[in-house]
Amino acid sequence: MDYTIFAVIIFVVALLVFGGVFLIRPRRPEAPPKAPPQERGGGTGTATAEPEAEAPPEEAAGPVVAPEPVPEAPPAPEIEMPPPSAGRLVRLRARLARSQNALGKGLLSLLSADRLDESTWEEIEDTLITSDIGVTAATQIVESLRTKVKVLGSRTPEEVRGLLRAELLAQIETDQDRAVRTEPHAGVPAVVMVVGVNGTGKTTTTGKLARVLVGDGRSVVLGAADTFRAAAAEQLATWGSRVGAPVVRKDEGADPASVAFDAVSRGIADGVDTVIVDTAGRLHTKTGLMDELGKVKRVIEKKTPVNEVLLVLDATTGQNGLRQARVFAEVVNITGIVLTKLDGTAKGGIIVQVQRELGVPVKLVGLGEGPDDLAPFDPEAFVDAILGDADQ
Ligand SMILES: Nc1nc2c(ncn2[C@@H]2O[C@H](COP(=O)(O)OP(=O)(O)OP(=O)(O)O)[C@@H](O)[C@H]2O)c(=O)[nH]1
Repeated sequence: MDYTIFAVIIFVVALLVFGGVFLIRPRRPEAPPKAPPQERGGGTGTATAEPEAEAPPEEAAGPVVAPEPVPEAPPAPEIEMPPPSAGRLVRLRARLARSQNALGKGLLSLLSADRLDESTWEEIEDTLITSDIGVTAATQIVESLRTKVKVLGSRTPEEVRGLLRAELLAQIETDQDRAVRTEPHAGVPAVVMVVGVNGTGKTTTTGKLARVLVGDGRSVVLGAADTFRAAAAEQLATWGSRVGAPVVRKDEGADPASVAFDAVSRGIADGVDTVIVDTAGRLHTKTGLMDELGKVKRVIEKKTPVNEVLLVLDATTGQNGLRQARVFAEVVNITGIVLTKLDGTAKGGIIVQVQRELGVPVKLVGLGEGPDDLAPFDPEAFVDAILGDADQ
């Protein structure tokens, strides 16, 4: 009898233990799915624009609770594939034609007059000067045209167009090396510094240039060394994320040189082709600017040479833009000019004047606010856009 009671007690205890383990054991919420990896680049560390999503901490075991609904991982940004750079200026010709055609048409109609008297030549010179080509270039063009017209005698519209085309091309200089040096060398990325006064389109140009390079099959890291304005880094982060280019940035007010250094280090570590560094362009004092840009360049050069220093100029600012260009040319060794907003001005002649002043070629032109409205500068396509087609 005692044994029976004892066996019943053991059975009841076993039943309680079994029920406790299998029925009351709490369920753990599932970990959220991992975000898909970035297609290209993809960054780590505090300095990049793509913070990694942290996994939520696991909850401690406790009483039975309904699992929390698992939050959806944000969709990875879609990586765009911009069009290649080749032939962009030809594709964007309509933009140039819209802004520059009046200049071309005006000159062609003046030159086609039956009699080219003194006042007509003066008018031709004035039209050229109004296009910001500069007095020296305008005078040279008129002198040369006068001689050629005299030799030619009567002129057909094709001849007039041919003469003017040749003069404009001679002033723009077709034999300049306009290639932007973005090729990696000895396994190290090329470094491009983008300088210029804020508002000229500097940050936009940095973003657009990244797209040009990605469109041409290159890999890029961007450095947001314009730490003066937080929005500039934000703007660049957006440009970078669209084409999968990591953006190295720091807080507003951080040392621009340290951002540039980190960007170049990141570019080397990732083995990318090109690092593009956007800089701040406050013209507070020439010495301040010189100190800042000089330091950025020196610090980058502890790692690798700077291959290209692009000065961004707003084509609509005329003489003021030229003054800015002179200051920048004095503080840093500019290797190429980017002329932005050429779509919004009839003053395309500025190309000639700025090249003369700085002795540096225009390498890229901005022709609109669209992401792919930056084109390698092609003198022939430019002059043809100004003059319109021969049969027009
Ligand atoms: N129409 C036209 N607008 C342009 C062009 N390039 C830039 N812009 C516009 O110019 C404005 C200024 O561009 P940003 O890139 O912000 O200028 P920024 O020099 O970097 O100035 P901060 O950002 O203040 O440093 C923006 O609205 C651009 O869209 C261009 O080629 N054509």
